[in-house]
Amino acid sequence: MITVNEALDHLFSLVTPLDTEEVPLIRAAGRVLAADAVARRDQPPFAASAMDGYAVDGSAVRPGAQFTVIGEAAAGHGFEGRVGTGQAVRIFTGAPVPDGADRIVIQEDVTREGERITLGDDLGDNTHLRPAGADFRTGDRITAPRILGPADIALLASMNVAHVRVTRKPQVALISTGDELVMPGEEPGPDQIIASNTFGLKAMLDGMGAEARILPIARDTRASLEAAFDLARGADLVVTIGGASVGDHDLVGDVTESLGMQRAFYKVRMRPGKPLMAGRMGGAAMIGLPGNPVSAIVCGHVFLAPAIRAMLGLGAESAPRLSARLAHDLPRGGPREHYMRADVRDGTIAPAERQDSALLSVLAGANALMIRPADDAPRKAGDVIDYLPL
Ligand SMILES: Nc1nc2c(c(=O)[nH]1)N[C@H]1C(S)=C(S)[C@@H](COP(=O)(O)OP(=O)(O)OC[C@H]3O[C@@H](n4cnc5c(N)ncnc54)[C@H](O)[C@@H]3O)O[C@H]1N2
Ligand code: MOO
Repeated sequence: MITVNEALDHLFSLVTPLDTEEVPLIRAAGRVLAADAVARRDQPPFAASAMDGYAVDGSAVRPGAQFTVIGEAAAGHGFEGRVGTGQAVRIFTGAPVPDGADRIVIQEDVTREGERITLGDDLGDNTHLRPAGADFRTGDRITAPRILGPADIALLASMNVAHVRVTRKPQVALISTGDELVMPGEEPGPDQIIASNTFGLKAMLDGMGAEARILPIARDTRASLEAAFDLARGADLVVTIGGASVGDHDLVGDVTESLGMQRAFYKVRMRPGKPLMAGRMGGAAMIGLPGNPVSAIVCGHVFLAPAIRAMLGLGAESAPRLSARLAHDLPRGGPREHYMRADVRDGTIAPAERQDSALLSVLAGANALMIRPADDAPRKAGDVIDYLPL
C-alpha cells in the first residue's frame, strides 16, 4: 500500500492548472487571480484632507494665530484658488487640499467668528493630510495567483480595475453509489439511509472555488454506474463515493476499468480512507472515495482540497498543518497514518474517544484532524503533534 504523500504525488500528476477567464469584479470574490492586476490610477489622486477643519500654510500655525476664511473645499468639490499668507480654506474629510496649504487644523482646535478663525493652544503636530498616492500608485500590482478576498475586491475597485482574469472554476461531478441510499427529504425504505457524503463534499468543494454537481445516486449495478459516468461527462474531476472496497457489490473499480480508466493507485496506508483509488478517465481525473461518511470527508480534506488548489493554479501542496500539545498519553499507533477527529483548545489537542469512520456527529463536533504517523510510538501528554484544522 502506498503512503498518503505518494498518493498525493500521483494525484498532482493527474491534474493540471485550468485555463482562465475574465470576470467582472462583482463576480470575482473567492476566485483565484490568474494574471497580475495593475492599478490604473494613484490613490488618493491628490493630497487629501483626513479631517474636517481648515486648510492653512503650516508654517504659520501657532497657538492664537488668526486667519481669514476665503472659501471652501469639500469631497468632490475642490477650492480653485490659492491659500495665501493669513488665509484659510474651510475643508472637509476627503477634499483636495488647496494650493498654498500643507496642513489641516481640525475644527475642534479653532474658534470661528464670521470669516475670522483663531487657533487654540493645544495643536499637536499632525498635518491631517494624506499625500497623493499614499495608498497606491498607477502601475502598482496585485500579484497572481491569489484567492480574492473582500479586501482585495475593494482594492481592485479603488484601482479602477473593473474586470479581472481568474482561473476557471473546476467542474466536479459527485456520484454516490449504493442501493441503500436515498436523497435527503425522500422517504427511505427499512434498509435504507440518507446519502450524506455528496452534500458534505459539495459544501467543501464549492467553498474552495470549485463548482460541484451532485449526480443521481448510482445503484449497485454496472448499468447504473455506467449511466452515472455518462452524466459526469464534461467534468474536470469525477468523484465516486462508496463501492470502492472488496465486497461483492463494490463495483467502482471494475466499471471504471472497463470504461478505460488508467488507474494511478488503489489503496492508501491511511485510516480512515484506505480503499481510495485515482486515475484518469476520458478527459477527466477520477477519484474513488470510500463510502464511510467520515472516510469520504477526511479524504476530501487530505486529497480533494489539494487537487482543487492545484487545478486553480495555487500550486501542488498538501493540506497545511498546524501543531499542538497532546492533552493526554496515547498508546502505540497502528500501521496506517491515522487522521483522528480531535478538539484543539488553547494549543492543546485531545482526540475524540470514538473514531469509527461512520460517525459524522463526532466529525461535526471536532475542529481538527490530529495526524498520527504510521506505526507511531506511544505518546506522552505534552508531546507536539500535527493536525489539520477543520
Ligand atoms: N473485508 C473488508 N471489508 C472492508 C474493508 C476491507 O479492507 N476489507 N475496508 C473497510 C473500509 S476501511 C471502508 S472505508 C469501507 C469502504 O467501503 P466502500 O468504499 O466500498 O463503501 P460502501 O461499502 O459502499 O459503504 C460503506 C459505508 O458507507 C455508507 N455510504 C456509502 N455511500 C454513502 C453516502 N453517499 N452517504 C452516506 N453514507 C454512505 C454505506 O451505507 C456503508 O455503510 O469498507 C470496509 N469494508
Ligand atoms: O478506511 Mo475506512 O475509511 O478506515 O473506514
